[in-house]
Amino acid sequence: MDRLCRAPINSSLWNIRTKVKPTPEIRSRDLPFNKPSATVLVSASNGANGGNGAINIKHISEQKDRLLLTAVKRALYTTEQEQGPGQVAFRVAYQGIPGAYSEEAALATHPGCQGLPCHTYAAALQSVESRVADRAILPVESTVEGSIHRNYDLLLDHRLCIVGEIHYPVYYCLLAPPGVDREEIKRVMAHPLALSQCRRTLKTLGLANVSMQTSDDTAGAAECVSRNGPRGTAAIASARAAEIYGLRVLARGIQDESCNFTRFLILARDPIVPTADRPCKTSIVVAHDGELGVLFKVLSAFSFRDINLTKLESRPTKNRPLRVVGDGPAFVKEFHCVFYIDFEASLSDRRVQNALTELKEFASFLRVLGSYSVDATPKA
Ligand SMILES: O=C(O)C(=O)C[C@]1(C(=O)O)C=C[C@@H](O)C=C1
Repeated sequence: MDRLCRAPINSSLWNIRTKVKPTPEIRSRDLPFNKPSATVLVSASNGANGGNGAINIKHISEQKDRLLLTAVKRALYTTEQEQGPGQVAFRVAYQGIPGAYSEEAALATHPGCQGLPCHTYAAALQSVESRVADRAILPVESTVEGSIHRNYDLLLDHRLCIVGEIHYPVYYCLLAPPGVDREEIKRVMAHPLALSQCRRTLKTLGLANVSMQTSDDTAGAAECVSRNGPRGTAAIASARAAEIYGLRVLARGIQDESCNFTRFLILARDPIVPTADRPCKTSIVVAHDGELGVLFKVLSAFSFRDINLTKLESRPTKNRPLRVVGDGPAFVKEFHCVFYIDFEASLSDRRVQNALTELKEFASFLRVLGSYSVDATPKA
């Protein structure tokens, strides 16, 4: 039974189904933290293996049962996302656990989808490559902190295409277990980006001198505080994470800048090139080996054709070999410099094809990461 319960934590490949008895008592948003006992029926399968069983949760306050409960919560959450008996919904992989902003962005772009929680960004991308998921969602840029460089490099390392983007508003909350007040907070746990984006507000809330602890994702911090945070520990995460992990919202909207958006890319195995009759973007990667004037030539190829660039990220990779997937087999190389470029036109536009032909003449590597519709969400 234990094995079944731990399955969703250890492996994103397991497909868990749960039935909960008694039904009125337990729902994913209302798990029985304070109830004396409950029975949860669980079945799990990963294709080859599987089984059914029941967990009797007798003392929810005990650490072991809390661990089980967390696993069941995830399983319940997964089940809720399924569209019908035996029918698995469209799967969107993300780094983190339920309640993470990446998952919110996945649900916003693919309503009704089944979120597939993964330990790392690479695992999320890998799950699409290996057909466990249909899409992956990857944060690449924040309005406040700028580009997430490691995730840009991951794009190069995987054979996936960008098929969409979303600018998702990140609205942080300060969360603590029920019964813990703001005055008692001695420790704040959060994703490093969340800590740095809320620092000034934490000060105004009288939390300037509390110790800070980082977590892999915001929802992970909420889960940890709910599961085993010593009293006086708060998490920075979403209001939805508070619901999922049974925490109380002590303060809402604690990000220092009101305009706090994260840009997520949607990745698929195959390209979906939009027609040129609507606002589109294309993302490419161009690398060179140190020849003179490459950046000038790249910019001219677009400027000459009136194609507007929306992003230019330069990543020196000398002494830092990159693993690169292009048209052929993957290879590892130290380029002099790699440019990630976004521009406002579709690959189906002839001007774009001409510009790319020109780039091929002097670039040592060129890859089109994808063409997709622009997310025109106003950032105000
Ligand atoms: O931790 C999460 O909730 C995430 O979805 C990841 C992530 C990121 O890595 O950019 C996304 C948005 C938030 O700004 C903080 C963290």
